[in-house]
Amino acid sequence: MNFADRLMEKVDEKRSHVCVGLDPRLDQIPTEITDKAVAEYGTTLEAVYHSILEFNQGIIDAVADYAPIVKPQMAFYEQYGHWGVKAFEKTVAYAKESGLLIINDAKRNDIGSTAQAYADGHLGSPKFWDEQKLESNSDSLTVTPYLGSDGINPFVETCSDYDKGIFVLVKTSNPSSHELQDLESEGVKIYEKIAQLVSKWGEEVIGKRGYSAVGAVVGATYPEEAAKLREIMKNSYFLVPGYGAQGGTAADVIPAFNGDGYGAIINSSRGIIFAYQQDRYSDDYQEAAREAIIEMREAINQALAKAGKISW
Ligand SMILES: O=C(O)c1cc(=O)[nH]c(=O)n1[C@@H]1O[C@H](COP(=O)(O)O)[C@@H](O)[C@H]1O
Repeated sequence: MNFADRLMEKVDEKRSHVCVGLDPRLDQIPTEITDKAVAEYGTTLEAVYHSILEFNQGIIDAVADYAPIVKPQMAFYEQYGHWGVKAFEKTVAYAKESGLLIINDAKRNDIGSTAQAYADGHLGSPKFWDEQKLESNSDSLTVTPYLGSDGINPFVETCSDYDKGIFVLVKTSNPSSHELQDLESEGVKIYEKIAQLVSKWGEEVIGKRGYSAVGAVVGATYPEEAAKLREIMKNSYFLVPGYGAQGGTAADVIPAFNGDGYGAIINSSRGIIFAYQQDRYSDDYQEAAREAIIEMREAINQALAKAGKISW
């Protein structure tokens, strides 16, 4: 099974196309968690580590029945140095033990030889001394395509060797994504050209169910572009961020799916993990996260059924 097969198995098991973004912002973590950590460890990075980990574990417990996959965004962890990276690693291990797949959202890439080190560290297994190996627990990684094929090839080979996946930035959700991505060259927009490359890069790693281990990031905030991109990258799984907090709705994400009711995994971070701060959800952060993910899962499943894109 390639990464897409493994993802689709989880999607079927949970009957859910939702990805939960684990973007822990310290000042939004419930104070009962941060106060306890500070009481024990003081206002130290160790207290930050314990706060993030306890919060993430609580979120994972709350959403594990309703999500096939989670996406910790590396920036929220590595900003705290080695304590943050430790929180990331422990979070990933806990998500894996809880039966979830993981997108490591670190948006990496470089020249080929350096990209190989990123691929080994984040998806494969860097070797050290003689027989020692460090296996990455992440199932997939976000990568930038800016360096072209020789930056991408090491990732694709590692995906093939370890049944892992990548999501290449194609059309991002942010307001200024048009500044570069929508420029035209030879009558083709840059994001369309990247999509053509994504399709080509993925040809050698197609799984049993027809989807490639090379996926694409396509923002929920650009549904018209998503429809065009769906045509260009028929075999790619889309990671679709921008639902909820950035304005994307269930109707907006439907063009990212294929007619078979698969092909897109929709991420919400703040909208789920900090749902307890919104009036319409419970004050308890775990209960609120559960309410928010169930609501999102149903909204997407209903919109898919309405569009005749039936997954089950
Ligand atoms: O690659 C991503 O995940 C990503 C790409 C993109 O185009 N837009 C985007 O918002 N993201 C990430 O998706 C998450 C969105 O978070 P919320 O806006 O809180 O749901 C953040 O972790 C972003 O870094």
